Amino acid sequence: MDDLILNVFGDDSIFLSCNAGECLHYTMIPGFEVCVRSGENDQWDRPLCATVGGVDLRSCLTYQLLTSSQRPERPTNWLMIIIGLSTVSIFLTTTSVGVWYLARERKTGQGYIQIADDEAGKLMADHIPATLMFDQIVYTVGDKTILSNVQGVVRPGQVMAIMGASGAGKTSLLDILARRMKKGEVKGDVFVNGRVVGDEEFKRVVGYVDQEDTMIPTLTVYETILYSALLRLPKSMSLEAKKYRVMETMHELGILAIKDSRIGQPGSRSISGGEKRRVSIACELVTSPSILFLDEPTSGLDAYNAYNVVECLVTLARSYNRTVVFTIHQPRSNIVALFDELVLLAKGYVVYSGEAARCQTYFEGIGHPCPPGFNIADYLVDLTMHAIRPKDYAAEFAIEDEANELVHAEAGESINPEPSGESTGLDDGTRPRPSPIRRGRSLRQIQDEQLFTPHLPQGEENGNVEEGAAGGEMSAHLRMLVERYAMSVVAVGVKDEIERAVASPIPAEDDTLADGATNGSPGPFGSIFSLASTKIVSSHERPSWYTQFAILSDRTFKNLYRSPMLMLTHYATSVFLARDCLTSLQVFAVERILFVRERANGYYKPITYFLAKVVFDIIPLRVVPPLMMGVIIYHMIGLVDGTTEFLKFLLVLVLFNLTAAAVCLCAGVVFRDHSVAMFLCTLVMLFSMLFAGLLLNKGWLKNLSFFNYALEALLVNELVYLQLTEVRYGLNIDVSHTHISASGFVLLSNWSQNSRTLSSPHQVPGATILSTFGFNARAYWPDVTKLGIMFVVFLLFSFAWLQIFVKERR
Ligand SMILES: Nc1ncnc2c1ncn2[C@@H]1O[C@H](COP(=O)(O)OP(=O)(O)OP(=O)(O)O)[C@@H](O)[C@H]1O
Repeated sequence: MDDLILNVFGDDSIFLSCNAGECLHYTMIPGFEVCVRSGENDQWDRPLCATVGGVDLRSCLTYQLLTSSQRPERPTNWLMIIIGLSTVSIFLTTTSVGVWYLARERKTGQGYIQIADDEAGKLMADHIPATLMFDQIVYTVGDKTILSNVQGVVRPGQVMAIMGASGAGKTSLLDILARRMKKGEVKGDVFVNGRVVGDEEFKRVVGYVDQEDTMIPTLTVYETILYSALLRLPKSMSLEAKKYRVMETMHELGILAIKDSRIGQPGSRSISGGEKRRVSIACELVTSPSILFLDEPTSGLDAYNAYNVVECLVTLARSYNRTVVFTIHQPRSNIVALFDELVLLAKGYVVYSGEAARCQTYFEGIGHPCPPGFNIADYLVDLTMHAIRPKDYAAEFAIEDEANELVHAEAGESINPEPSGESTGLDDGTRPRPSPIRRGRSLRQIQDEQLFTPHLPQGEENGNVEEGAAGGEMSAHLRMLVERYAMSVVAVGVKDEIERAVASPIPAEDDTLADGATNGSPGPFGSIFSLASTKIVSSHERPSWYTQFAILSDRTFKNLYRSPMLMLTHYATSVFLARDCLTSLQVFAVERILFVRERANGYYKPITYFLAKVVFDIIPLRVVPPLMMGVIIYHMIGLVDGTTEFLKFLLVLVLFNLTAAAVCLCAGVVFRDHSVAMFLCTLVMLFSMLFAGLLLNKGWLKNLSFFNYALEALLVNELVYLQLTEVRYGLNIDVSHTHISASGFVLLSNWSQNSRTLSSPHQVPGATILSTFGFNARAYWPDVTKLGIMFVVFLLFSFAWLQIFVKERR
């Protein structure tokens, strides 16, 4: 039958949907009577239409068609409107109260946390101390050598400081030791307790604190550390014990007083930069890692707090036999006194690596005594700076400071930078002769020369630039420092220690060793290896992925309801225009760095993070608002009065919003640069709108527009059973459901003009109207399916990208 209709009308949108013999247009059924005028008021009476067998005649049943001078009565759907508004009001009120209740400031009780005796110190004591050794570390990016043959050893109970000027390679070395993914090529050996340890195992027992603090601004200090603890502390540990550990860590770092303060965003003040730094450290410290790496833990802190932080790290190392490695710029002398091991880098070369206590003697031995009154750290870093400078840096100073010199000369001042009566031993003819440049020498230049000019062997001129061992440029002074260190007893001792550790067979794990491991302190060479057991490092089983999902969901949800403005923006905008789904870009973009860091630190698997984001971020923001909008407006507009149509309408709205959100999420995941992602999303939305069917409804491009699918599904839902009746020649059209959209009405009028030659009154099925405008009356479910597929595809693509590409690469 459908084929016949198609042949007759040439329009596949006109079809029959029937199960028996009822599929005839009711005007064709015997007994059909054309509606006749009744009475003087020019009214059409349509009682008969209702009785015609089985055909969907709702359109006829619901009203009486009026003359062109009178509009048909609006159906009274006030009841539905009131129900809709009440439902939404109740929902909003309940949600607001719930949000207020959850988001209200609550003090974390100082309260007494009771935990089992055996849990109290278990975490801190139950670990295998780790000796970290590294040798011949070379790091190159392209043809640039960033680290050359770096070596060092740090034992349990010790702290190692990596020092050097800016750009010396401190962070690069720390990253390599902590096994962060690097862009360049890394060579060399890193051993833990004399063994090579796999990445997975290694990452379970180390902590890494980045230079920048990346935290969720809406959480409190306590919550931030607690989430870190919950995600990473052993599964076997009780919740109470984890909370106890959080309080303990905050106490250790002196941040207990601010535990209920929000982290806050830059610009809206909450906790200070120094406090933030300590919270970042606490997030790692709370897991009590065997080896803790920290990149510039004191940056941004005042001297007092910097000391506190380092002291806390030293206490952790010494009291709990942990290994701590950190980079530091130019620490104060009281901080330097706390170091056990020191690695001093200059332009990626090792100038010193060994016991911190021996470094002063060592540098004195090679002709660089730290002048009295100088902080050794300042002196050593300045020394490396001068060692890497090319020959003519003095000329720059001369020009720069000439005016300064003249002032001194005119005042008759003598420039004598020598510290209090101490001879630096540099007035022995090695000073440059007076020259035009010398005339311009400043106080700074003279002081630099006296403090840092080395005693070079004959024939090696200070400042010559030569090829370094690793192929990079290296001044003679730096080469001297590097070679002297390489030949020194300190360097040989370190190398020896590493070789012996690697060569020594590791003893079997037994009680004695376990005791020794727990209580052991750094001993003479060889004794450290007795700390190793058959198990290289102890690692605990982390919470299951389901637990991680629950924790992350809780965190995501908390972040959501703690940002009322974020919610409001989403709700206010997403209900009206899909273009405003661009707000979904924020869902991941703002947390990208946090995700990358947490992933690198082994907080969770990407799948758990992604699921938590989708379930507790995308869905509340993309499902609830369109549902609310639909419930309110559906009956207000007066769309088809039927439960099925109403539900189908809501389904399209929700799917449309989800698809738009998935597109934006995908762009946010793929593009690191927020503005690029925003630009791309805007283009996609504009393209989709253009081919939505409002302006253009032709060609294959409309198949790429999810707006088109949504519009078509909505139109079909509304119009497919519509019957139009032209009551007289002219422009008037009465529509059985008179409340179609304005744009629809205008277009229908055009159709009416074209068909005015037909006999009146003339019935036109909705399918014809739809097909006239390029829509398919049978496309509702295909459209809904396509929207669903697009949503799933974009979601899967986002996840795949997140899993494969969104990784730390430094
Ligand atoms: N991925 C990379 N690509 C190119 N150059 C790099 C890369 N990583 C580091 N470098 C270069 O290596 C050198 C050492 O960088 P690194 O960040 O390790 O120095 P740093 O001592 O930590 O400096 P700062 O104290 O300023 O943080 C710098 O010159 C830097 O530009």
